[in-house]
Amino acid sequence: MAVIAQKNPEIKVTVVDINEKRIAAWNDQNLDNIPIYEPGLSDVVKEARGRNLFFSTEVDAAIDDAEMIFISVNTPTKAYGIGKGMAADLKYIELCARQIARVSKTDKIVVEKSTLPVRTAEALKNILDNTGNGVNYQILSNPEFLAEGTAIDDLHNPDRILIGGNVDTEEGKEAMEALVDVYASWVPKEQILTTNVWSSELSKLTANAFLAQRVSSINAMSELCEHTGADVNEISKAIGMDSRIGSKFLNASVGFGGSCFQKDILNLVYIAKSFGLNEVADYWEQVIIMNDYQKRRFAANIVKTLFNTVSGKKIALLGWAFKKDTNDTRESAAIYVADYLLNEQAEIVVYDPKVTEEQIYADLDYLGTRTELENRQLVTVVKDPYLTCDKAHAIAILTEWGEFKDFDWANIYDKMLKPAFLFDGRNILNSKIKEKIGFQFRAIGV
Ligand SMILES: NC(=O)C1=CN([C@@H]2O[C@H](COP(=O)(O)OP(=O)(O)OC[C@H]3O[C@@H](n4cnc5c(N)ncnc54)[C@H](O)[C@@H]3O)[C@@H](O)[C@H]2O)C=CC1
Ligand SMILES: O=C(O)[C@H]1O[C@H](OP(=O)(O)OP(=O)(O)OC[C@H]2O[C@@H](n3ccc(=O)[nH]c3=O)[C@H](O)[C@@H]2O)[C@H](O)[C@@H](O)[C@@H]1O
Repeated sequence: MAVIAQKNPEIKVTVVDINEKRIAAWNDQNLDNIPIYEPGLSDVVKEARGRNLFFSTEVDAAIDDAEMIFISVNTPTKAYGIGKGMAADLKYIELCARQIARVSKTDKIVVEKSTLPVRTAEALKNILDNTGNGVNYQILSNPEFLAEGTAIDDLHNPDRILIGGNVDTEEGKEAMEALVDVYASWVPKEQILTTNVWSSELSKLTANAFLAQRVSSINAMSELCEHTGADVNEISKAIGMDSRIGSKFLNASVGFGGSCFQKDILNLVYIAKSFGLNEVADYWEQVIIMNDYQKRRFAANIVKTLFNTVSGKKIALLGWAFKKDTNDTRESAAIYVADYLLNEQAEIVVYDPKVTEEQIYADLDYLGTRTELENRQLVTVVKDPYLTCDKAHAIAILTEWGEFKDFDWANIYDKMLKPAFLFDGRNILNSKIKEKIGFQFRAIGV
C-alpha cells in the first residue's frame, strides 16, 4: 500500500489495522521504528506518509471513505476444528467482509489482497450482497507476489501484476480497469494480467507451491549428493543453466521458512482433499514432508557429528530470521533446529542482526516444548557475533545474512573449543578457506 501511495500521489491510501501498537509504530516519527525491517521501505514511507499515505485504527471511517478496499489481513493455518493444521483460517477475512457490509453506504470495489483459497470471492460476495442496504460490490482478486527482504524492488519492478474479476459483466470489467489504472502508473500495461477471479486466486497458491517445490527438490538432491560425492552447488549451477529450468530458487538450505509457503501448500492440500483429489493432495504434501525432514536432518547431523551428544555443549546459531534482510521469523528453520538441539540438552546461543531477543523467546515459547523459564535458562541471545561463538563447540549458520561472509573467521576459530565444528546451513561460506583455518566444516549437499 505504501508503494501504491508513493506511485499515485493523487490517490489517498489509508492503512487501517486493529492492532494499535502496530499503527502507532507505523506513525512513529523515527523511521527506524516502523514495525517491519525491509530494505528501502522507510524511504517509501517517508516520501508518502502524511502526503497521501495514512495509518489509522479508525477502520469504520476508512471503509466509509473508500472507493476501493484491499483486504490484506492474515490468513493463518486453522488451529482448531475441521481442517485443523491444514485449511486456511478465514475468520479474519469474514470479519472484514461483515464490517464492510455493515459500514458501507456507497458502492465499493473490494480487493482480495490476502492469499486465499480458490472460490473465497464467492463467500465474500455472498456476505456483502446480503445486507439489503442497496450498496453494489465488485470483488477482485489481486494476489501479492512480493518476497520479504526484496519487497520494495519486487513491487517497483514486478514480473507481473495479476487481477482477477468478473469478466462476464460490464461492472466487473470496469472494476478491473480501475485497479489496472492504479498499477499502470508505474507498471507497463503488458505486465498487468487480467483473468477470471478463480484463476487469479488459484494462481497465487500455485506460484507458492511451485517455488517451495523447487527448494524441496534441490534439498532432496542435497542428501543424495552427501552420499555420492556429488556437490549440490555444482548441480544447481548445471541444471540452472538450462533455460527451461532457470537458475533461481535452487539454493539448497536447512529448509524453507516464512509465513506463507507452508501455510499455502497445506491450504492447497486441504482444497484438493476436499474435492476428493487424494493423489493431487499427496503430491503437494510431499513438499512439506521433505522440508520438515531437511530441518530435522540438519539438526540430527549436528548431534551425530559432535560424537552423538550435544548435552551441555554450547552451540552458536548464526541467524534466526527465515531469510536474510528481514526481521520476520515466522516458520523459520532456526526455530525448529534450536528446538531439536534443546531436546538434546544443548546450550544455545543466538545471534541475528535484526531479530530481537523478545521475538526469539516468543518463537520458542510458541512451540510449547518446554516452559518459558526453561527456554530462558537454555537459550541466550547475544548482540555480538564474536561473543556468541566464544567457547562454542559448534556454529550453525541458519540465515544467509551477507555480513556472515565477512566475519573474521580465524578470530572466531581461535575462540572456539576444539575440534571446532562449523555447519553451514545456507552454503554461503567457502569450505576450503574455512578448512584451512582449521574448522571441521560441513555444508548442505557436499
Ligand atoms: N508477508 C508477506 O510477505 C506476504 C503475505 N501475503 C498474504 O497477505 C496476508 C497478510 O499477511 P501478513 O501481512 O504477513 O500478515 P500479518 O499477520 O503480519 O498482518 C495482518 C494484519 O491484519 C490485521 N487485522 C486482522 N484482522 C483485522 C481486521 N478485522 N481489521 C483490520 N486489521 C485486521 C492484524 O492486526 C495484522 O496486523 C496473508 O494472507 C498472506 O498470505 C501475500 C504475499 C506476501
Ligand atoms: O506469499 C508470500 O508470502 C510470498 O512467499 C514467498 O516469499 P518469502 O516467503 O517472503 O521469501 P522467499 O524468498 O520465497 O523465501 C522463502 C524461504 O525459502 C528459502 N529458500 C529460497 C530460495 C532458495 O533457493 N532456497 C531456499 O531455501 C528462503 O531462505 C526462505 O526461508 C514467495 O517468494 C513470494 O512470491 C510470495 O509473495
